[in-house]
Amino acid sequence: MDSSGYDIPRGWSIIPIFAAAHLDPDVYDNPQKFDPWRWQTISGSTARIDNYMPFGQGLRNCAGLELAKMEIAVFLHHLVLNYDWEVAEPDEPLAYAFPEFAKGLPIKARKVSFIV
Ligand code: HEM
Repeated sequence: MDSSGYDIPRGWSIIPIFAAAHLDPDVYDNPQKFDPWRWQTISGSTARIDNYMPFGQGLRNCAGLELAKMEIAVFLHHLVLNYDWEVAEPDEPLAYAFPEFAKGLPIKARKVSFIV
C-alpha cells in the first residue's frame, strides 16, 4: 500500500493521464463541465492559463504538437470554407480526462463552392 492508501498489485503498470490534472476540483470550478472558455478568463496563483496542457509538458512534451495543431487548422479551414454543416442529432459534451461527446458528435456535411 502506498502512502495515499491505494493497493497497487505487484506487476501492474501505472499509466498517468496527465490531462486529468485539468479536472482537479481544488483548482477548477465545476471541472466536469465542458467549458473551454474557462481558460480565457481563469486567473489566480493556482489556476492559470498556462496550466492547460493538452500536449503535456517538459522533456516528454508531445513530439507531434506543431504537426497536430497544423492538421487541426487545415481541417477547420477546409470544413468552414468548403462545407455547410450542422449537428445531425443533439449531443452532450463530456469532460473526462479529455473532451468527448456522448454520441461522437455526428454532423451532416454538404460540400459547397464559394466564388471568391
Ligand atoms: C491533437 C493531437 C495530439 C495530442 C492532444 C497529443 C497529446 C500528447 C500528450 C499529452 C503526450 C504526453 C506528453 C507528456 O508526457 O508530457 C504526447 C506525447 C507524444 N506525442 Fe502527441 N498528441 C497529439 C498528436 C501527435 C502527433 C500528430 C504525433 C506525431 C506525428 C504525436 C507524437 C507524440 C510522441 C512521439 C509523444 C511521446 C513524446 C516523448 O515521450 O518524448 N502526437 N502527445
